[in-house]
Amino acid sequence: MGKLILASASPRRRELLALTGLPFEVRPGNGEEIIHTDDPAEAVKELSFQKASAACGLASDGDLVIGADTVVALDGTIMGKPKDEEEAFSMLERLQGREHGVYTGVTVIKKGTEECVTFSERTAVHVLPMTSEEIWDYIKTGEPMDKAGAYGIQGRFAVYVERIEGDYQNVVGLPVARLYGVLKKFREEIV
Ligand SMILES: Cc1cn([C@H]2C[C@H](O)[C@@H](COP(=O)(O)OP(=O)(O)OP(=O)(O)O)O2)c(=O)[nH]c1=O
Repeated sequence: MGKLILASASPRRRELLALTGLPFEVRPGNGEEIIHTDDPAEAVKELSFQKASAACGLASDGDLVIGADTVVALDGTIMGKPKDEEEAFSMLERLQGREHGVYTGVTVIKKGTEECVTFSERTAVHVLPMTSEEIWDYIKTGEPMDKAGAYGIQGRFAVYVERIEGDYQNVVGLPVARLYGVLKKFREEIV
């Protein structure tokens, strides 16, 4: 009977996967992440596949390994995590007052077989106008630095989110309803 393995260091992804009620282990990967495309939907699929593949090395045959990756996309630019506060400021300055897309890619690989499912999910996020002072105050909370697009919808940034279209959990890092549907298809391997 194979195990379910989450190839992620993100505590948020761990909490979201726990919502399925399925038992799983966490194995953060340390593989290199390389993107070969400008298309955010393809990029997150590729990155999630790299994370899942890297963690497969230590898995046993029959295990299901899950990798995920989240980016923010605006006007053809892909935003990952900011490297410093200045970059966080320039990302938030571009995001404020308009709509952007948050893409999470997920890959599930069944180790030792050809079975592999990869998908990406998009959620539209409408951000209210922010002054430069508000952006700097938000950066000082420390929330932006480990998050794609330099914000966390689940944290203090919530007051600037006018509305979203799509799956909220997808913005936080894991489209858990869609993933659960995929895992159900592998059911006999994980229960
Ligand atoms: C837009 C947004 C992103 N994020 C997070 C989700 C992801 O954890 C992070 C994007 O970084 P990722 O590279 O997708 O993931 P990670 O490095 O945190 O974890 P791992 O690779 O080990 O799985 O941004 C939020 O928590 N809230 C948000 O509103």
